[in-house]
Amino acid sequence: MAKINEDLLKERKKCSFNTAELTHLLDGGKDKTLERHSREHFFLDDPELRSKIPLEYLSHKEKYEEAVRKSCILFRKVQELQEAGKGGIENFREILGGQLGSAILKDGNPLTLHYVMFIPTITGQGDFEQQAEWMHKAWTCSIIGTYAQTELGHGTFIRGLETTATYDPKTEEFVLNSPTLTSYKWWPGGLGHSANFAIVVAQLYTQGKCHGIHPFIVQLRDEETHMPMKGIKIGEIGCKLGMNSTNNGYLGFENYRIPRTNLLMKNNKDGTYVKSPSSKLTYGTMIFVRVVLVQDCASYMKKAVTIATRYSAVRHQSEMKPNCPEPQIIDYVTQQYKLFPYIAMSFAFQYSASWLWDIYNNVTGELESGQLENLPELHALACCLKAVGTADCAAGVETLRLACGGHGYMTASNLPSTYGLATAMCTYEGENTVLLLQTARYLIKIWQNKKNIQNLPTVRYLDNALFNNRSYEKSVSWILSALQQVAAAKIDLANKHINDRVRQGKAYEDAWNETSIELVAAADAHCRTFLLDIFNLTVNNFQSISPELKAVLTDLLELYAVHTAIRMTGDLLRFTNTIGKDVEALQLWLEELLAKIRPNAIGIVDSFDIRDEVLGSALGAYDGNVYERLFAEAQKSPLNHEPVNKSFGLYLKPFLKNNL
Ligand SMILES: CC/C=C\C/C=C\C/C=C\C/C=C\C/C=C\C/C=C/C=C/C(=O)SCCNC(=O)CCNC(=O)[C@H](O)C(C)(C)COP(=O)(O)OP(=O)(O)OC[C@H]1O[C@@H](n2cnc3c(N)ncnc32)[C@H](O)[C@@H]1OP(=O)(O)O
Ligand SMILES: Cc1cc2nc3c(=O)[nH]c(=O)nc-3n(C[C@H](O)[C@H](O)[C@H](O)COP(=O)(O)OP(=O)(O)OC[C@H]3O[C@@H](n4cnc5c(N)ncnc54)[C@H](O)[C@@H]3O)c2cc1C
Repeated sequence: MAKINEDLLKERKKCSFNTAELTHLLDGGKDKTLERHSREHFFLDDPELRSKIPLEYLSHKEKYEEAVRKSCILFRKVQELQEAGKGGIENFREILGGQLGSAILKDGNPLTLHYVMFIPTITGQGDFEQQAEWMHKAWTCSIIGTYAQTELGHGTFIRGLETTATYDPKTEEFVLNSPTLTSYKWWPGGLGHSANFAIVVAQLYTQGKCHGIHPFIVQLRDEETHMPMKGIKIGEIGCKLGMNSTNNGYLGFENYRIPRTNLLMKNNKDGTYVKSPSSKLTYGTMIFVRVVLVQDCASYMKKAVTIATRYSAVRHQSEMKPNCPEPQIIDYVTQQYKLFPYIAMSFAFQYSASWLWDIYNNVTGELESGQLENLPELHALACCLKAVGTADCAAGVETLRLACGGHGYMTASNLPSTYGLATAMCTYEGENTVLLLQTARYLIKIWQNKKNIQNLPTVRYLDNALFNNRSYEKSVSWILSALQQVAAAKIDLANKHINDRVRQGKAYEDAWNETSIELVAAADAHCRTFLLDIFNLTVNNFQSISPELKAVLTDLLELYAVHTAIRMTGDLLRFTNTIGKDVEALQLWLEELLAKIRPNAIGIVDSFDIRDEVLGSALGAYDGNVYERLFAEAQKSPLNHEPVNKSFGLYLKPFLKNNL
């Protein structure tokens, strides 16, 4: 084993709690940690899943080919896990996205959509016969599918999609067409050259009448030759900010026929067209992915904060006091302020993701038996957590990258590509502003009619939050009640402004649009109360953990609360009893917490227990040999494989001669 950096050794000795205890707590028990280790060993120690050349030095085409090679091995291994009875969703999720998946396929997996959206859509939208027909093929990967909803002209407004599926009763087929350029499907992952099937979302027409958007199973390519089927126009959309191996594609139809039975029918019980009990049931897969993405926010944040915190303990720079050795940069309070809130935030997102997952499972269970009443609350919560989680995650990864100075800009830090993955989440599966407006729509409805509010756990605080007159106390409970008051006040104000505008004669939709900045802010504030509430409940509910660990978790909880409060200073002053002196007290509390967390910072990120292969970073490895690793990474540049590059003879030399 490589020699461990002296600074990190010292940091690890300072830690006041047992890091293994925290690892087990985060995993859900020691047995779960061991399962995770065995899963990581299964994937990461397979030499076939390693690349010989760093991805960055490959061409676009080579990157894709390498990604397909690895994805096939990865999927074969997923199938082995399934056959061994270890096919639960918790085994899958980290492999498809999250830390493990992004360690193996740094720039995205071209086949991911098969498990993440194709299979869930068939499960969620297909009737019994359709599941019998397609699920075996899909689970065994005899076919590979994607989810083709977004078009060149429409991503957000899915009722406006233009692809048509017109029923032909003579042949009992649907005829798919892309009537305009803007109706071309655009974006689906793996659509370009990888998938041979897709869920296609199209406007359903029967007898000249449009019945709105519906999902269809569509074969795109010949199962033997992989050539596009006749009537299918297909390709890749080109290079992007990140995720350049995901093979996002375009797709057009020209009188392409599919059997009637390829319309997913779970919500249309009879063979003829019957309107489903809620058109929003078609949107189920999107809720599923939004829910799982919140967990990915925690994963990416843990990864980035581990890299930046370890690097900050190893890196020395400047003079704090004259004639003293250069301090570790982690001793600068401004540096702590860049790091520690994101450590705390990782916990907040992990705990909320876990609550959201439980709520999701309860509500989807209810949907199976036709109960729809809790769907709006789930939808509103999933939308705001996805939006706030992904936005905070992307901003956090960028802050952490900047916290690593110049070396953070190197791809060898793995922070740029982590940012590429994180910022993509802000757009896909529902653009964040649009999702916050969905939550706001629900909150305004609740605000206008509070009759059943006590039965709605995520919003019941709104019943009396407006009238909280608590004076400042140095406690999480005070911050929580203050944030709840802010959220309630923002909803109230937005509601008032909509009503004022309507009274002035504006159409409700115009009034809504004119108030939408406030509505987004209200949904954001509501979401932040949920995140803090769940973090607080979770830490308070830990019964059998050591007092040392409880103390660290309490520090992190308080830091999360104070950091959130300080970010919302203006709101606190505007909507609660908070006065200037209280803000000063909050600032002092923040500084106190940074100092308290400082000796445990390395211990906490060590407890995340992220393998070096997953961190994939010269700056963040467990041994802290940052400079050696950066140097070794530089040697991998193809430019360093020869002392003089041919461009010297071709361009530089003649240029230099001309200048003589
Ligand atoms: C087997 C599986 C195993 C393992 C998988 C596990 C884990 C996976 C792990 C990780 C994943 C990792 C990586 C993923 C990697 C890559 C992913 C990349 C893929 C990305 C895919 C996509 O982006 S797919 C496309 C997604 N598109 C969108 O999200 C579009 C956003 N737009 C919308 O959702 C809607 O159109 C809208 C909500 C904006 C508006 O719709 P509209 O019809 O106009 O509705 P409104 O009139 O505004 O509202 C009508 C009412 O309906 C309510 N509503 C809206 N949406 C929903 C919903 N989804 N559910 C319930 N209710 C909904 C709305 O609130 C209104 O209600 P009212 O009561 O107020 O009327
Ligand atoms: C990496 C990646 C992978 C993807 N994978 C898939 C996939 O596999 N399958 C698939 O079908 N799609 C996929 N998508 C598409 C994705 O779902 C859409 O890009 C997303 O839903 C946003 O839609 P849009 O691009 O049309 O943005 P737009 O809706 O055009 O958004 C542009 C701007 O308009 C604003 N805006 C739009 N509507 C409103 C409104 N009602 N109120 C206020 N502001 C509004 C937005 O806030 C935003 O600022 C992917 C996208 C990316 C980036």
